[in-house]
Amino acid sequence: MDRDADFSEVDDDDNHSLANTQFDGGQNPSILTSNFFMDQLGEVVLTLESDVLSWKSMESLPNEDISSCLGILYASRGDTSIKISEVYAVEFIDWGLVHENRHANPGCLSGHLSEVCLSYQWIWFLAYVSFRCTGSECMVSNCQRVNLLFGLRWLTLLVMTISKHVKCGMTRLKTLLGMETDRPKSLVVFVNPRSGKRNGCQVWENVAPLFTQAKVKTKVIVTERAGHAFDAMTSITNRELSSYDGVVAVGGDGLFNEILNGVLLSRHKAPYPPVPLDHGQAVDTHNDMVNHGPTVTMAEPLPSGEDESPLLSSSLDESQVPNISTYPRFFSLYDNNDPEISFPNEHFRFGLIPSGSTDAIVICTTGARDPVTSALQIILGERLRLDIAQIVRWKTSQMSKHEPRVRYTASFAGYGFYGDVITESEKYRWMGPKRYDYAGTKVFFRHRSYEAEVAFMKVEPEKTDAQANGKRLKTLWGLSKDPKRVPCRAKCPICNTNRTSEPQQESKLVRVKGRFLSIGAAVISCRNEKAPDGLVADAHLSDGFLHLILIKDCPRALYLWHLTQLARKGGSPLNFDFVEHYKTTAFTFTSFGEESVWNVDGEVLPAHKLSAQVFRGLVNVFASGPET
Ligand SMILES: Nc1ncnc2c1ncn2[C@@H]1O[C@H](COP(=O)(O)OP(=O)(O)OP(=O)(O)O)[C@@H](O)[C@H]1O
Repeated sequence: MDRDADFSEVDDDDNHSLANTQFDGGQNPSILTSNFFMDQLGEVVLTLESDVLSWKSMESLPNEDISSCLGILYASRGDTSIKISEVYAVEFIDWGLVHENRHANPGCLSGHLSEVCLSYQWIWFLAYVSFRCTGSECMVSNCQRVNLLFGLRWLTLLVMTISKHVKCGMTRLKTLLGMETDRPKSLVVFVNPRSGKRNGCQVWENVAPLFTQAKVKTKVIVTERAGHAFDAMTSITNRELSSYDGVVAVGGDGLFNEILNGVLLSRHKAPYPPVPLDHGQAVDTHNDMVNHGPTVTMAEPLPSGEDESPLLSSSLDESQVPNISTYPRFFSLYDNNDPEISFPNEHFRFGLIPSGSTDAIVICTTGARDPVTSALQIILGERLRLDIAQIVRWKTSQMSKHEPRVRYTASFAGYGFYGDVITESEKYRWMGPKRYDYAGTKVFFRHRSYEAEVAFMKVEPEKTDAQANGKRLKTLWGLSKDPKRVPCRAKCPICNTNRTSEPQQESKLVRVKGRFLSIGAAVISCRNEKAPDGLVADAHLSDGFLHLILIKDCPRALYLWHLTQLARKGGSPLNFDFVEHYKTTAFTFTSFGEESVWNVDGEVLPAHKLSAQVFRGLVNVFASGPET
């Protein structure tokens, strides 16, 4: 699209009456140049170009960096330009007579409102800008909002003309914003009122005005029960789904994964991961584990009456069909002419505004646990690919039949300690996020281990210098020096590597059998407040690998040491002799015991036999990656 051509409609006659305001008809990259008053700076020459709005101060000002005026406006005096891509909304506020006090704080527009000395006409507009924070406090807030107030002062006679031109300039700015084609225009938003501290609705109310300002349409659904968002996403027609640019969860990791499953279960077609072998069965080492699942077979509906999580079936049975009258537009079921939507899908994106108990996904993808940061990254149309693991539960218990049930996860699945903590914590939901601490302590003191077998294709890590030189230091307790970590970050080179053009990484089949305190499979690092570096500090958002963490039975004190390392920034939780860490693309699991419970993203999943595989960059999310 020819950007300049869009500005040719500027009224030339009106230009003549403006001494300082110029609009370019298309030759010059400058679209608007004019003398404005900027809050906190005073008179500036403001220039709007196709990608930048910049200003140059005409006055010398005291040397303060950040300033505010009546608590509503903030501008950094050090900044002299903003990228159009960072402006998320522009608003023409008003024009009218404002009285100026010569003695008021120079440049403070709000100061002019209070005292009467000289009368001028003012026209003012706000540019809402998102700034990225690159400091170390990114866990708190990553994007910050800055409202830049610009005013144009003129004598009364000319005000109508100037007003028109300012509006015209704003229209241009809005047109430029409209050209940011990756920005969403229409979203479905699920709000979980029961997530985290039960403040999901409050969180949404706080950020909803940003979407309104940015003219992003939202269809908001406040969930009424567990499984509501899953049902909605499963039964929405593809036609309707494709009318949205994405779906946003206001809640925690559980709600995000519920939505993910609702979207993917019927729309992602892929062979299953390999079936776990029966005890004593030899492993066929010639088989490629990922590519030898059954051909495309989606899980069958649950037998009626079976008490299961709604997320575990990939198709709905009668009892799961929602009440159509409750959600008239959303549930247009059984449309034979429905177009197909498949994944990976470049258009459709997922978003997450945090209000959960853990919020690991949002911390890993936006670098912050901050609703405003997430909202701004969604509005600005940030884009990031995310690996997704497909988990197939083949058998619930030793005695049950083979009945594959599929579930997707963007973050983590864990067995043993993790399964026990989630099972225990469900009894104490009323405690809110504190239930995990309480349940974790109880389970820690039980110190149970479980006999199981895990088989996987081990991808050999690239050797670090320390390993190559055989200098891996070990302490008396089996603690070894951590090899160099390369954490995931915004524009991560590891995630953006095209592996097909690279030499194949060495891989070999490994079987590990024994007693485990826990088995974890992390898709992403899972950073959270309890584990600031995550479960696996160097896991990446879209490198196509799962990280398997096998914690073998060990004395309770050593396990406690491992847990304290997890809780410490810069800790080394993986460097113990009883901890094995492998990078893989798929694994199988078989329990040897009676009870066997997995925790998949905070959901209890009883599984005697289970397998998993990862799909590289299967979905896109509205996020820019962590600024580490
Ligand atoms: N109205 C509701 N009442 C009860 N449960 C709900 C409701 N809406 C959603 N849920 C369920 O609550 C579960 C947990 O929600 P969510 O992930 O938002 O919060 P959380 O568990 O506190 O946070 P995190 O997953 O980050 O630890 C979801 O799996 C979802 O199915």
